[in-house]
Amino acid sequence: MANEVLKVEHLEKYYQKKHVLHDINFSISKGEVITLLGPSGSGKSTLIRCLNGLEDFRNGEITFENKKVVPSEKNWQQLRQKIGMVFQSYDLFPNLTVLDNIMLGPTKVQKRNVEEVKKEIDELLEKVDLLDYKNAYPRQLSGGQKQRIAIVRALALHPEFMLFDEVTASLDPEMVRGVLNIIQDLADQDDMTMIIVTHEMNFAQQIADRVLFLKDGSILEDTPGKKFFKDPTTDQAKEFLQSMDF
Ligand SMILES: Nc1ncnc2c1ncn2[C@@H]1O[C@H](COP(=O)(O)OP(=O)(O)OP(=O)(O)O)[C@@H](O)[C@H]1O
Repeated sequence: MANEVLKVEHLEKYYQKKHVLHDINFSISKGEVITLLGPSGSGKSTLIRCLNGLEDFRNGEITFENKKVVPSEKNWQQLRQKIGMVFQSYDLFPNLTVLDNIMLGPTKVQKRNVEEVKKEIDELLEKVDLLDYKNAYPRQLSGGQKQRIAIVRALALHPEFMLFDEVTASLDPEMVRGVLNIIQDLADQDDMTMIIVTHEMNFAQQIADRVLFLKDGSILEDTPGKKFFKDPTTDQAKEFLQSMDF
């Protein structure tokens, strides 16, 4: 595939004896946006966590920029910095200001120049409309604001690839749109390569170049976004969309 960023081949994942991912195969090319959809417990989070090395896996191979992902290896830890991940829980450090939360990775881990990083963070905060909150503490922010900060924190590390795992699931409805707009901008303006797990079907339809539909740990569909939402191939995907009132 042209400009292939990530490739997954014959991936199998077990938690002890429980077999949760079955023969997963797909690849994603630069600038492509995949939404990973499926019922609760189908293995979406587990797959995302395998991709950035948070979970070890038993069989199969994941390659990122033509290098093999081996979670326990030191080389992989460096490579991992190129993959940004944002979760449902924001995991900001409560005792650090917004700025210090974001600064930590670029300055302490990547050892970049402090002044340069600060300037860049100002620009990112401006983009997500939170520059005024630079010196605030996480407890002073709403859920939606915290999640926008978590996205900025991931972007400040200059990732080449972003993973989003249900980032709006714990937000009040009025906060959801602001967070989704930032992800949409990343797709439209920055041409970011992304895999997004979401229960927001309208958003998924709007942003997905491709949909991977997962059920019981297997990919049942790998379908262009337009087709998936209009005319899914499998009955399981049809049922899933109905269950989501779509
Ligand atoms: N740490 C763990 N130990 C054992 N089993 C686990 C663990 N994490 C997840 N599982 C199991 O693996 C399966 C897949 O879970 P996963 O969280 O990946 O699904 P999901 O599709 O992301 O679900 P949801 O939409 O509810 O978040 C489920 O059966 C779950 O119970």
